[in-house]
Amino acid sequence: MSVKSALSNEFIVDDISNGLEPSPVCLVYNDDKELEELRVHQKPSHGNEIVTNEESSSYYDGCDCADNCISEDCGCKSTHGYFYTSQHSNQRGLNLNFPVSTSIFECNLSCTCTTTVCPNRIVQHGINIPLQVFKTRDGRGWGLRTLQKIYKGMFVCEYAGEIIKTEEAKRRWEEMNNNAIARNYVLCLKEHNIDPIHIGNAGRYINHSCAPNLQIYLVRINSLIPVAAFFAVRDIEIGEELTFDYSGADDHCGQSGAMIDGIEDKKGMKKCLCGSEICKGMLPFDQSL
Ligand SMILES: C[S@@+](CC[C@H](N)C(=O)[O-])C[C@H]1O[C@@H](n2cnc3c(N)ncnc32)[C@H](O)[C@@H]1O
Repeated sequence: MSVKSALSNEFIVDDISNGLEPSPVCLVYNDDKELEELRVHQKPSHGNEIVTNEESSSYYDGCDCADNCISEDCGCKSTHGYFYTSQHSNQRGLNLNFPVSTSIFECNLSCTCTTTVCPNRIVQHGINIPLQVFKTRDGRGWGLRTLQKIYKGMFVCEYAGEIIKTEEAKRRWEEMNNNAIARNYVLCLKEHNIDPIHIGNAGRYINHSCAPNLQIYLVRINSLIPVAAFFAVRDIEIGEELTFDYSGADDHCGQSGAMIDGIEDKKGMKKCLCGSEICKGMLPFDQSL
């Protein structure tokens, strides 16, 4: 349900995730035409983005910690790495003091620890920060901003969508280029591609910036297919737009994720409107497609 703001001409929808996330994702818009563009079947950030949402077992071995993984002896952490630390106000986040050269492994369904207490579980709990989808005024379409200060290392949301093969990604990209709006949503990872055009979460509204505040890391939980998770690479102020680099540059996850953006009117690359001082001028484009 949407309500008209008392302070402006905008309408507000409280939660476009329909309660699928622990924290609501609200939307501000100006008219019904804008709203119509946004009709996407929502996926929870903490569900995996493959055919089934719920896993009943894990592909990975688990730990048998009796202390809910507080100690460094946790089997998951000692096997795969110590990725998360306590950060601002004791919140858990990614330790960005060390480069992450592999996927991040969280505790999973094979572990004996308690899901709600274990400190090695962050991404699987979903969006915990109030986010807002809004219409940019500079031609970049919709964007996503934060309604709470985000500290460096904090998890923001997943890039959730349909998992598609490269052939299908190519087909959809061709189709997208014949479309009047021509916005691309396919994220290419080494192992698979994610397309949130029909089914997705808030991650699909994150625009590109040549000086981004988020970075994608691959996180393995229960499924063989890793989750593409956004973590803050610097502190982000209330109301600031969330962005990532579509080229996958500076990706510490060892398996870079790139968007297959590009070709405007089939003549050239798409102009980048990020407005940063180090803007490269054009949106990144995955040449392999
Ligand atoms: C994943 S979508 C992001 C959400 C999109 N803005 C929307 O309205 O749904 C990617 C598309 O957003 C637009 N976009 C994102 N970042 C941009 C930028 N820096 N400059 C110009 N267009 C951008 C492009 O149309 C791109 O194909």
